[in-house]
This record gives sequence, structure tokens and C-alpha cells, in this order.
Amino acid sequence: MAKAEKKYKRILLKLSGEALMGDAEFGIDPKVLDRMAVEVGQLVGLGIEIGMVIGGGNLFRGAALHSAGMERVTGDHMGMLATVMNALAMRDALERAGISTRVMSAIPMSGVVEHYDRRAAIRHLRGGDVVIFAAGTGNPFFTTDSAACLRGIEIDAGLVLKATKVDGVFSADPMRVPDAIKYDYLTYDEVLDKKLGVMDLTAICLVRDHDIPVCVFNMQKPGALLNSVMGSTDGTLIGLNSTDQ
Ligand SMILES: Nc1ncnc2c1ncn2[C@@H]1O[C@H](COP(=O)(O)OP(=O)(O)O)[C@@H](O)[C@H]1O
Ligand SMILES: O=c1ccn([C@@H]2O[C@H](COP(=O)(O)OP(=O)(O)O)[C@@H](O)[C@H]2O)c(=O)[nH]1
Repeated sequence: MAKAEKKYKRILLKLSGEALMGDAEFGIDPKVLDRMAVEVGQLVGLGIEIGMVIGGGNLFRGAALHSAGMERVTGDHMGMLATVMNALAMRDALERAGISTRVMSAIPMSGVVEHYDRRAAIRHLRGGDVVIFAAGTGNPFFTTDSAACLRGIEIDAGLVLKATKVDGVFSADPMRVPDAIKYDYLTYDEVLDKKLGVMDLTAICLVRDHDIPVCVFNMQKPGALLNSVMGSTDGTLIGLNSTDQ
């Protein structure tokens, strides 16, 4: 426990929007939110400062709307607004679990959530609040993975955690290639050179340039978040090697 507190005083947790759907095809499953609130609460109990970024893919994705004929930027704006809805739902679940939480949006939304301000966010984190960064980067043509890496760098997080539906980073997409091999450790350049599709290239380049490790792990496994912060190699660590552990 001391190791986690010492090594990762502050983390950035990225949840994909799809992670909130549970077994449904669309939307938000309140049971999933409540389970995530319990897992986040375990880290709060250890004194770890937590920033979160939540995707919007359970509601809208700009690229998918564009494929259906919508102008891309309008679709991306809808995707970013979807992340705000998910952030409000996550805040609700966290606060019901007794965890003080703030939502800060990259797009001003007076009366609904606070506008993102880096220094204010760091003050809230130091004060023990979970801070959910909503509306991605605020710009079209980006993803919430890039937003997670950007906010992680801005708040000086020791680790970016990407929660997914798969066990880590594989030699190929494990949803399509069942015998793909899982990596325990990867360098940033290996992810880029092997074109491993678990995170977009902009996001990987950001963390590489600022030397922040990323842990990719399966959020569907109870306890996986805590284990990942404690240094377990259940998932995949990008940017750290076994000797850094
Ligand atoms: N090399 C890879 N290793 C692991 N997952 C991969 C890889 N290539 C593609 N993926 C896919 O990336 C997804 C994880 O990204 P995530 O952001 O959680 O999902 P989405 O982009 O659907 O919201 C996995 O569900 C997996 O199907
Ligand atoms: O900085 C950002 C972050 C997100 N989005 C839009 O918001 C959608 C939802 O985000 P994402 O696809 O990253 O969600 P996830 O896959 O994590 O659920 C994206 O498809 C984009 O349309 C955007 O335009 N700019």
C-alpha cells in the first residue's frame, strides 16, 4: 500500500463510454456506475488523487455520425456533449458513494458544470475531490484517449490508466484475433511501430513526449483498478519496463 501511495500520488483514469453500457447496446447502466464508484472509492481511501476522463462512445461518436451523413464537426460536438452526460452520471454515482466529485468541462456550460481550469483542478485534487474532465479536449477531430493523456500531463499524473473491455494490449485486436498474444510491457515506440490499436497515435505521442506511463487494463474484472495502481502486471504497462516496477 505504501508503494502505491509513494509511486502514484495522482492518477488519471480514462473510462470508455462503452464501459458504462454494461451489457446494453446503448446508454448507461446504473449498476456499472455504482461498481465503478466502489472501485474508485478504494483508491480515494488510499489517499490517491484521481482525475477522470470519460468517453462518449456509448451515446455518440463523431466519426460514426459522419459516416451516416452528418457534418463531422457537428458530430464531434455531439460526441463531446455525450461525455458531459456520462460525467454527470458518474459524478452522481460517486457522490452517492460518499466521494466528493467535481466535473470540469472543456466547453463552458454555465449552471451545469464548472469550466476547466488547470490550477483550480489541481487545487480540487489536492483537496481530495475526484475531478472528472468532461467534453474531451474541447476540439473536434480528437478523442477522449487524447484528452485523458493531455489532462494527465497537465495535472502531472504519475500514471494514466485506460480501462477497457480487454485484458491489455495484444499483438492484434483480441476481439477479432482470438489467439493474439498479450504484452505485459511495451515501450511507446513499440506501440507506434507495431500499430497496436488500443489507443490513438496522438494520445501515445503525447504520453511518450512527456514520459508518463500508461496502464491498459480490464475494468470488467473486479479489483483490477486497485491492482493496476498497486503495480500488478495483469494489464499492460506502456512506457515502464519490468525493472522500473
Ligand atoms: N492491439 C490491440 N490490443 C488490445 N485491444 C485492441 C488492439 N487493437 C484494437 N483493440 C481494441 O481496442 C479496444 C479498447 O479501446 P476502447 O477505447 O476501450 O474501446 P473503444 O475504442 O471501442 O471505445 C478493445 O476493446 C479492442 O477491441
Ligand atoms: O477531444 C475530443 C474528445 C472527443 N470528441 C468526440 O467525442 C466522441 C466520444 O469520444 P470517444 O470516441 O473518445 O469515446 P470512447 O470511445 O472513449 O467512449 C468522439 O467520437 C468525438 O466525436 C471530440 O470531438 N474531441
